[in-house]
Amino acid sequence: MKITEKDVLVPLDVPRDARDDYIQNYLKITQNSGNLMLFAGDQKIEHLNDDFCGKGIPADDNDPEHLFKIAAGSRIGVFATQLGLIARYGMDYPKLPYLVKMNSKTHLVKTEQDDPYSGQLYDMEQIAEFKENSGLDILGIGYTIYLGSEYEADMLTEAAQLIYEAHQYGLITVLWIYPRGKAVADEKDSHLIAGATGVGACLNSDFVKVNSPKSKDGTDAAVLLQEAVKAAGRTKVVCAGGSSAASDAFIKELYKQIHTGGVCGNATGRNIHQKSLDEAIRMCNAVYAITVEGAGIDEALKILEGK
Ligand SMILES: O=P(O)(O)OC[C@H]1O[C@](O)(COP(=O)(O)O)[C@@H](O)[C@@H]1O
Repeated sequence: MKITEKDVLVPLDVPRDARDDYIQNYLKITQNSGNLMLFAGDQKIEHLNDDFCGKGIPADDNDPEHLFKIAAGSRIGVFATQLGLIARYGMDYPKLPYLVKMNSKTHLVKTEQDDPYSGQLYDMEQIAEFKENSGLDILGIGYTIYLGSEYEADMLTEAAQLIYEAHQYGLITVLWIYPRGKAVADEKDSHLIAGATGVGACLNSDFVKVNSPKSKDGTDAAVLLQEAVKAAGRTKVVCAGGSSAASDAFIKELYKQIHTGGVCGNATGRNIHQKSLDEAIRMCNAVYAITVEGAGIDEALKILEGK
């Protein structure tokens, strides 16, 4: 699973003088594999403290630095979080590969009360400035779109503009696309998720992250994912992790998403950080082995067990 410079497809909105940066960022974020292992650390806004403190969650997780310690102790493609956390901890974690999450919202306003809108926190110039001033290895940006929300048009525009601008700097883009809002009957419908990945392609994102669809009429979710991968064309699809599951079941599902579904990676949060540091690092490394190194299930389970 090795790719080299000549395998990287550079989109045509990347200016000539940023092509090399784009290629290097792409190779780095995929660790020369073409596949993406994204460690999602944006949930302190997305889910407030519900994901970080409570039954079954180790006390360590309540400290934002837990996320950085995991990222620094494991093998990952990129660590995604908001600029604020990167600015506060980056000086102690200068070697991490970062992706800046450009918008975020909390889960306080429920869909029954209002359709979701996640507003942009920074503009691209500020990210470029931050990259320059901090000297950190910022490889890309991410943005969430709630497809079907009454605020969809605003998010589509913000995402389109950000992708165009990020590409001017040779940065890699990841769109989180979730169909959500009153108009959406079933956000995990496989056909709708394929619609979402197609939107990611039309917005020229390098990667689009979607929830895995739910299985339907006896067809496995991983098989249903194939429609979404095909619909995304040259935009690569990665799957969200979801709420914490048994570690071995999570690893087996991830393997199926990649090998049956055809996705090129994952963006995992809770299944990694809702663990003690040691366990979280083993989980990260197992996820990395499957995603980036082409490991089989047995090999990944051994890593998970610390063997
Ligand atoms: O693996 P996880 O914990 O689902 O995290 C993946 C992503 O999903 C999110 O939790 C958002 O998902 P939801 O809005 O469905 O809760 C993001 O915050 C995160 O980046």
